[in-house]
Amino acid sequence: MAPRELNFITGNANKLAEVKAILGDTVNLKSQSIDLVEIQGTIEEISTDKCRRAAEAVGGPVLVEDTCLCFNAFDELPGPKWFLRALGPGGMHKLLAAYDDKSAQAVCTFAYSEGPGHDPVVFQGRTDGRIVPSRGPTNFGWDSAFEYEGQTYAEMPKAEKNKISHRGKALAKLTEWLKNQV
Ligand SMILES: O=P(O)(O)OP(=O)(O)OP(=O)(O)OC[C@H]1O[C@@H](n2cnc3c(O)ncnc32)[C@H](O)[C@@H]1O
Ligand SMILES: [Mg+2]
Repeated sequence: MAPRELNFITGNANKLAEVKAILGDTVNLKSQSIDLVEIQGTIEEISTDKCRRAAEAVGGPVLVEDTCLCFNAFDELPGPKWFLRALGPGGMHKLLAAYDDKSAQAVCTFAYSEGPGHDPVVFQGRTDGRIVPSRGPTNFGWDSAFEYEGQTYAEMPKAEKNKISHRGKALAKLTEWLKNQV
């Protein structure tokens, strides 16, 4: 059964704004900010565990999302998060100074669960780019350090980022899935 509304559990206002802009009025989107424990593990394990915890906390259907930035020179590290936050967008390029390969992938993984005890369904989007010295506004994570076809995410108008972003691609899969639910 297609859910009548999606309850997106996130503490990140920038993510929420993008999800709202991308989904528009195709879906009735609600949101709650709940501080969830996030495990270490593969990208999929982190998202599905986060989704189970959110479903337990809310006692109903939930949508969660986890985003990772993976440096190809480091075989997908640093991946999920604390490390990048501490480094800041300006520090990322310096970290790769010793490597010729500055390519990276932004990975966004949504997980939806019908409620406690229900297995999460996962929707993932990946966008290839490059780590560059910070350019553009620095108000959203590593947007100013991730370059896609000559522009950093931070330099792009929001609508342009949303069209090609890891989040946009993941939400396109979620929308397709919703359409196919009876
Ligand atoms: O409450 P949740 O949804 O977990 O929000 P969060 O801020 O903790 O987000 P994550 O756990 O997914 O951690 C991802 C980190 O990457 C950053 N990030 C997420 N999406 C991004 C994007 O599209 N562009 C740049 N940085 C992003 C974000 O600011 C976080 O510091
Ligand atoms: Mg988080």
